[in-house]
Amino acid sequence: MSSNYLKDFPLLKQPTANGKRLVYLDNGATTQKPLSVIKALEGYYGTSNANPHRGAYGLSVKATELYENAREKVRHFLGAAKTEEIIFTKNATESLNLIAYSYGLQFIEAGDEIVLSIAEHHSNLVPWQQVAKARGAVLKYMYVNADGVLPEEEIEAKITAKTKLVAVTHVSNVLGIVNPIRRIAAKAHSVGAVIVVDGAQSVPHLAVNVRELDVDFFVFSGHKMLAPMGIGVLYGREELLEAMPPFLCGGDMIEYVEEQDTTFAPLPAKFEAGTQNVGGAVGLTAAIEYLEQTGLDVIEREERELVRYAVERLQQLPYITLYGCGDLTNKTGVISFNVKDVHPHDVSTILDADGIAIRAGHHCAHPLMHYLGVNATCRASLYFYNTREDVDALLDSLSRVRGVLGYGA
Ligand SMILES: Cc1ncc(COP(=O)(O)O)c(CNc2co[nH]c2=O)c1O
Repeated sequence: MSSNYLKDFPLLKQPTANGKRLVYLDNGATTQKPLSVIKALEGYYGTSNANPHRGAYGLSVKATELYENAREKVRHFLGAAKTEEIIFTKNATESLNLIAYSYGLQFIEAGDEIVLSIAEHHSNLVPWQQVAKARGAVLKYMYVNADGVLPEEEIEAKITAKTKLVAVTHVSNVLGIVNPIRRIAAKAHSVGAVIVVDGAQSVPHLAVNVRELDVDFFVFSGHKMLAPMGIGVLYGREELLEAMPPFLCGGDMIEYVEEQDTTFAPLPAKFEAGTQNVGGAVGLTAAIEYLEQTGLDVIEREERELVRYAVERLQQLPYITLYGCGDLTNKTGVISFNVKDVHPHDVSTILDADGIAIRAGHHCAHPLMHYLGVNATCRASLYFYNTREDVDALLDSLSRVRGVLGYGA
């Protein structure tokens, strides 16, 4: 793993509060930002900021152009057919709620089944619980195997003629396993169901083409792929979005408002109520440009090499339990683990003293934690700008954790 990316990331070069070299391994939560993204934000607010779409003056026209250019950039990045199929939101969570409350409440009926995987983030699980309760539908789960892989027999058995919607993560934020989306989509479509894919942990790490995957909805958050916080994306097939009622109502999303009723604007505006995050969209444009210049194939390859190195070293520590690391064939840089006798929060605190930033807790995945038989885990989530030296620093610090707490080796 080359560290020549570090020159692009100011935050990664600054020491921690206690003067240690920062080893940032919480990329599953959010990624750091390259200078090109930071400068894009500065440039927008310094030269082009105005409220888009409605102003009849140059600055507003410029802001509108930047915003719509971002939409075209995302369309190309995801391989979508039309810009009308790209909706900007705040984040993946808002995108998933939009699908649940607009598509779900409109088209899911009593007795229909909604199929999830047990590895879903709460953002792709709790909204579907609300829809199931509101409509009298049934929630069913596909369960992963001991290696965190979703077996073919679960896909085949759980998606049936009663299934109306399948909502599944492309990559789990706990297990890091890439799910067989094309297979799941084919099975969903064979029974007349739609498929919603949560791409929050896949889009930053591997090339995604929504038409090749043949998905109906796909979501992601910009902040997990080098972009600013506050900008997310919902991709939806045009014909489905056209049939859906608005999610949020107000300015920009209307065609005409009378005292008792309103006609709505065409796609994508129908789903973009109020003043939009133009700065975030400009930052997302710069983030996609950085990823495309780096190469998602390069990112995926380098990350797989680094995760293999990290797992091989972790497997040599007898007091470490790994989750989702038995089959590295389709694994991104997410590594969940526990240290014998030590709570993940204590592990994270001790590692922090050595400059190492990992996540500890339930990762907004309570049902998966329960299924794994744990309350919480530690999680190191690698990205292309991490290095073998970062992994070595993690292992060195981990080797001291039990000793620090008096458990011996
Ligand atoms: C798979 C997955 N889906 C949805 C979300 C929600 O994304 P948001 O709307 O941008 O918050 C996350 C965030 N996951 C994490 C956020 O912090 N640590 C994490 O693992 C995620 O990992």
